[in-house]
Amino acid sequence: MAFSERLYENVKPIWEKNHNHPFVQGMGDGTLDREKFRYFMIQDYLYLIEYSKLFAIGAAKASDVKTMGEFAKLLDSTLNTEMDLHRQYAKKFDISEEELENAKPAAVTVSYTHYMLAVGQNGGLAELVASLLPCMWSYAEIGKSLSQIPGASDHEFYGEWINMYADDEFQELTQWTINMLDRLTHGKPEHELKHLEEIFLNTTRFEYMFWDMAYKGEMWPTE
Ligand SMILES: Cc1ncc(C[n+]2csc(CCO)c2C)c(N)n1
Repeated sequence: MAFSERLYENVKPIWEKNHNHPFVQGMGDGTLDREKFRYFMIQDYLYLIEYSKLFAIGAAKASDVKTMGEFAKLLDSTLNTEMDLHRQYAKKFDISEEELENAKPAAVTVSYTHYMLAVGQNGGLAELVASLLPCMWSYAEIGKSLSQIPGASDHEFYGEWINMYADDEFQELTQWTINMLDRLTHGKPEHELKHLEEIFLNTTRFEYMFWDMAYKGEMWPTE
């Protein structure tokens, strides 16, 4: 069994919880409160600024030019395609550049990004990929499943979001990253695989916490 299949089996119950989360369901049926989505977009923009650094670290840690090129492609796709979506949404939701620049990351945003960056900086390439993969993989799954709901892709607010992650190019980038983790872990001893499994589980849990934070708002007094 490929390592990625084992990971998938391990986190399946959490991914089902993601799919059933009212934030995700609300994007699928179009009923999600726009204020919640607006908040999510701001937090996600802050998240992506940090997340994209993982691809830069990946390029620096790669041991061949082909892999460096793939990380460069992921970096480009995040900074210039995915974050463009956020910039477009910002216009739609009246989020000014100033508001985006001055926004402060919520506790979950800080914890999630700092955890990934610590793993990415201190570990090898397999650790880095294990920590960043749930983000891509779970969005690929959510995008695909929401795009199958009749009318969801055409929704005036949430349709573009769904189309972005259901897109074939994004699905291919995700598959490339899954394949890389399988290559990197081939023949590794069980104790190393267990360690990678733990990293993957941690960022999977952070994904769920991010949806929940976006739905409920920052769970901390702000003043
Ligand atoms: C909390 C959170 N988790 C996952 C993603 C999705 N995502 C972030 S970077 C990237 C790689 C390619 O652009 C993908 C798919 C997100 N936006 N926000």
